[in-house]
Amino acid sequence: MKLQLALDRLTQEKCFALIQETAEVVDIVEIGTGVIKEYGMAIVRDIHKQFPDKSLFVDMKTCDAGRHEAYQAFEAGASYVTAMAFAADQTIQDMLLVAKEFEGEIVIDLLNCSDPARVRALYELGARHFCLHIGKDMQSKGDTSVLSHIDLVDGLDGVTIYIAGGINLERAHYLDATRIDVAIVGSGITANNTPRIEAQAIRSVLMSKS
Ligand SMILES: O=C(CO)[C@H](O)[C@H](O)COP(=O)(O)O
Repeated sequence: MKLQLALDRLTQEKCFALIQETAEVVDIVEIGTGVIKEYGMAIVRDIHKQFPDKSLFVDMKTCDAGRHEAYQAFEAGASYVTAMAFAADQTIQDMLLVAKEFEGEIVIDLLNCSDPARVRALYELGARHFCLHIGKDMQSKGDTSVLSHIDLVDGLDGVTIYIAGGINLERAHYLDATRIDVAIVGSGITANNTPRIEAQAIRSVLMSKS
């Protein structure tokens, strides 16, 4: 199972410092939606320039203007770009076409999606990367159910499954490596006083399962 570092609600300086510190330990670096809203595609370009060997997951959370937003992110250096599951089929199809052009991937964010039929429909459109996700606001209400959302992607062949929302060292132990391919960890690393050591510890747990 891969480890993805999510950089959310952080300054540019802090983002660069965290990547510098954890680059050797994490497989994918996520540039979070709030960071993108603050700094735009410039920060994606700058991170790509400084860390050209790191795969970048650009959390656009696109729900419309799919072609335009996918181009923005892939041209800036993204390997992965997110789209919301509730977006129109046309938006998803447009994004998948752009991803093909750049040899990148569109990751469907399943935030607030509880309908396996919608997930199956997205699969039929060509989506192969899906992210099970409990957002910050529901986490703050005590929702820790993300591990049980795996049913949403039951029966889909050849997919890559990500999990996000409150994953930390403790919860990493409960991830099912036969179903989940990428563990996304934000504050579980970024809010830790020793982020590299914490990332290393989480990575060890994930490696022991893979
Ligand atoms: O996409 C996100 C927020 O929308 C976060 O990247 C994701 O939830 C991981 O952060 P954390 O581990 O702090 O919950």
